[in-house]
Amino acid sequence: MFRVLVSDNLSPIGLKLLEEHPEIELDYQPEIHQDVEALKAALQNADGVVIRSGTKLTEDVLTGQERLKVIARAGVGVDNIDLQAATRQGIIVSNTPDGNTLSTAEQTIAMMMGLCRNTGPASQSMREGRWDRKLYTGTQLAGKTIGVVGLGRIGLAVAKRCNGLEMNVLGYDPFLSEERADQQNIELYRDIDELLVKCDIVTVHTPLTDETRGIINAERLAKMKKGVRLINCARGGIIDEQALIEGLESGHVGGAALDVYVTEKPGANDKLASFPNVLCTPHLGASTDEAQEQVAVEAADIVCNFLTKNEVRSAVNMVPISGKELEGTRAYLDLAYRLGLLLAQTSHGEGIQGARLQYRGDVCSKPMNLITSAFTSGLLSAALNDSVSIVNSDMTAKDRGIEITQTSTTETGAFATMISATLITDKREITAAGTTFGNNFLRLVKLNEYQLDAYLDGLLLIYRHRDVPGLIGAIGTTFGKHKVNISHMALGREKNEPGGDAIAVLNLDNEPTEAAIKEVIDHPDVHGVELVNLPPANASLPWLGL
Ligand SMILES: NC(=O)c1ccc[n+]([C@@H]2O[C@H](COP(=O)([O-])OP(=O)(O)OC[C@H]3O[C@@H](n4cnc5c(N)ncnc54)[C@H](O)[C@@H]3O)[C@@H](O)[C@H]2O)c1
Ligand SMILES: O=C(O)[C@H](O)COP(=O)(O)O
Repeated sequence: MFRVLVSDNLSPIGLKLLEEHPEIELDYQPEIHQDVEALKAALQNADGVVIRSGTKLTEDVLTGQERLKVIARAGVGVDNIDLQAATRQGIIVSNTPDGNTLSTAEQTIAMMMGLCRNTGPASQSMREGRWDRKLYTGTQLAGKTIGVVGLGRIGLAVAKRCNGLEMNVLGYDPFLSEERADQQNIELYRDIDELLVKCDIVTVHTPLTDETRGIINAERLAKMKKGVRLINCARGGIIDEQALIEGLESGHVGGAALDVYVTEKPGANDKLASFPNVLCTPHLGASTDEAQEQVAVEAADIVCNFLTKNEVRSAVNMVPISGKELEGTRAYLDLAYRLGLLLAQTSHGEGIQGARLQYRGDVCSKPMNLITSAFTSGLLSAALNDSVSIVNSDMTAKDRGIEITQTSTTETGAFATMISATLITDKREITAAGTTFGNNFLRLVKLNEYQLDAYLDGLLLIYRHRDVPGLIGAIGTTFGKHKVNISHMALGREKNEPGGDAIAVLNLDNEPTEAAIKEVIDHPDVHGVELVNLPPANASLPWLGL
């Protein structure tokens, strides 16, 4: 018998599936996530666990869980699970991404309508015996402009409903193609600031990543229309809560509807909830019978089928490849992943349309489709964070209208093996090529038209410059002054002669301050300065479990 812990509230239909399965023993403890030590102990006796957002599967909770083999998240967000810790433990993590899309989109629309028609306070006034019609005059939605930040499953469903309400729908998502946006009647912006100034209402539907945390901040709020209304039914922190409070206090922000918060526990959001023009709900986006039934059935199926049939579904951290084949391909997977990360970071939120990969030489004997998936997961992970893995990256790109193609030739060029990737954005093409030396050493050998030999790990400062005497010394002096150590430097010249355009790639031991970068940017012979953050050399590949 396999034992399955359910550590959050789960719809009875999902519990029934687990209970009635002949090979499963159900351990239903919906409150256990509130006591970390009890949760750890219960997991010691579980082969699988079904969770919702209440259960935090941190590194501390997962480390040493020898029996646990599968985690099923009945819902979308896996930000409450330490995926690296799970992968390290060899635990498969799956989610049920589609089950609550419509309910969360409907919650967003309900919140928008409630906010614009003062439904909450007006209802409360009648409960208190008042009849005050004038105080609760609202705002009509038809004809208003809404900005949807993040056009994935929920963002697109919200946009569709807003079109139905005769609103003007603007959207921002670097990972959606113009064509897909057109089909959905969304006016797509590639610059979030250009979108925000036009909106009466802004709703966010991105995951919480380093890039989206505080994407709506004080500076951006200040530039929005006076009276703008904000909605967050995605993740707490995407709208900076302190900036929002200040905007509400000054009256610049006309109101907010919030379902999610940085801290989700009783009393933690009293300040926000105290504003009369703020509508708050306690993370109810997915809380409908329909959504809960769907995610519960899917999560129960995932756990049962994995434990009893070895079937893997909707995994976010699992790769379909044998251990032996994987080991022989590791360096190429790592190289492609890093090229994807590098290109994503040098494209600065431009609309990504696709990429072309070319494989040359020895790499052609390896599973190139998988290596392409590794590239794609690097490319998308800048926006989608931990939810994208080598398993789901191809489908994720396709869903967003991003076309990744690959060609190969066994002929060798300057190197015995090479992967070249060209990113196509709505503004330009950017090419990066890399090779492997030995089994583990990864090198960037081409960046656009420049040939070079740079390390592909850690913090990279890349800049173009005029190839003139004294420049390297000047940059070295700048970083020396700001106490930034340069561990390696590679140069490439457009034509192999002095005086022309050149590129430099510096590996830095520590992050330069803004002042140090500004000094580099301000140097008259330097242009196009970029900071790229890559994993350390030989870092584990979290999405491979290596
Ligand atoms: N309130 C709730 O109960 C509830 C329920 C379900 C989902 N959610 C949350 O809603 C959010 C969206 O879920 P989904 O299923 O639509 O996810 P999704 O992965 O389908 O869509 C997310 C979209 O955000 C885009 N994105 C990423 N970074 C961006 C950036 N910097 N700027 C603009 N766009 C960016 C991605 O390209 C993607 O299209 C997630 O945070 C999820 O956890 C909340
Ligand atoms: O990520 C999700 O699916 C939502 O935040 C819903 O979370 P819940 O299932 O815990 O309500």
